[in-house]
Amino acid sequence: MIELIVGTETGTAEYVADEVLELLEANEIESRATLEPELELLSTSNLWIIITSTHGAGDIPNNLQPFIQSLTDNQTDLCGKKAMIISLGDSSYDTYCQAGTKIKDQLLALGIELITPIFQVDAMNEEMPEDLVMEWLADLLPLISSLN
Ligand SMILES: Cc1cc2nc3c(=O)[nH]c(=O)nc-3n(C[C@H](O)[C@H](O)[C@H](O)COP(=O)(O)O)c2cc1C
Repeated sequence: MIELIVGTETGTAEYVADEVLELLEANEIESRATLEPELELLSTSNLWIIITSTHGAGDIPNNLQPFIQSLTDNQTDLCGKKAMIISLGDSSYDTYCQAGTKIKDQLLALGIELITPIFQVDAMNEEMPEDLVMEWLADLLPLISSLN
């Protein structure tokens, strides 16, 4: 089971996640998405795909903050888990895509392995961020499938 963990304030990342779910399902990769992640439900999954926007001044969206904070507060051991991060932002901010970077730093400190570099999408210059994400993911489907 691949878990999509979605951080959004105004729905763009959720829309991207819906498209990713469809792509994975079309390739017979079992997956589901959540906006309110709970560690107990996620712990059986080998791969977390985190799709997050950035809000405020480089902040993690409100719906994801408690989860990420609780992982750090509890020093949750994430060794053996793998993750990918898709980070949406707007390059006119000097805190461009910083939520993805913050999440990466916190998860790496807890032992997770990132299996790709963060994929950043500039919502300022992309009318269809989901198309870029789909293009990027297409080459990664065999890898994702092997972790299902
Ligand atoms: C109030 C506000 C603050 C934002 N702050 C940042 C920021 O600090 N860095 C960044 O890269 N993008 C920032 N953005 C851009 C959003 O991350 C971008 O528009 C994203 O696509 C929104 O996705 P969402 O609808 O899933 O929340 C901000 C947008 C808004 C409306």
